Amino acid sequence: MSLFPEPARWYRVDLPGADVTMCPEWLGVAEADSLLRHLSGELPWEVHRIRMFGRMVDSPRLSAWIGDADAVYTYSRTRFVPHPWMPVLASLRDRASEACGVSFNSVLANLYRDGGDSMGWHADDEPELGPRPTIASVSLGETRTFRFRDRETGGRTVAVDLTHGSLLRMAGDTQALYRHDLPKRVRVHGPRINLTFRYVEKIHRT
Ligand SMILES: O=C(O)CCC(=O)C(=O)O
Ligand SMILES: [Fe+2]
Repeated sequence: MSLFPEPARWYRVDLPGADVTMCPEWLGVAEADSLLRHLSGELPWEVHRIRMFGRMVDSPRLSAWIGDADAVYTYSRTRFVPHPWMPVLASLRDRASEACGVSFNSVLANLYRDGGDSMGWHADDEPELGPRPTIASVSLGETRTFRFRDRETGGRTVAVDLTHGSLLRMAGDTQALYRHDLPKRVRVHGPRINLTFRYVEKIHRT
């Protein structure tokens, strides 16, 4: 046993041209457990409507958009005005900023109630995120598979297990070059919460 806590270990996800790093034990288990419990009960969960094949449908998960008042975000062509920060999320945001070396002004929280909930292929490439966004993705609860696929070629799929308490950092040209998804998993019966911290630029429309 070591007298000092080990620094969290990071590894690089092998995706040519992208910049994706993963820290599986970013949060300790006790803290991740308590965050999962707290956020499940306290976040203003709602079913977001998204555009799929030209139609508006309910997204297959629950979501909440939290951030600075001016961090208005358009996702799947729907405009989201943020809910205000709760202290526990504001402090997690500051730690994610510290870990990633950039600041964040918002977080998209997603609650996958069980393995039937999912997220389809997309890139986080909305104009207000800027051309090379750094996104910090914190996972709590059931391990789910997160996949990347080259936007141009389709190519092979690269899968990463997003475990309880992990932090996945996506930066540089990741969104420009790759799409990602979170497929359904019939064998998963428990919930998972994912928090993607982002920096939304204020876009002045006339
Ligand atoms: O749940 C996840 O890990 C993926 C979330 C995601 O891709 C997003 O919020 O844009
Ligand atoms: Fe995403």
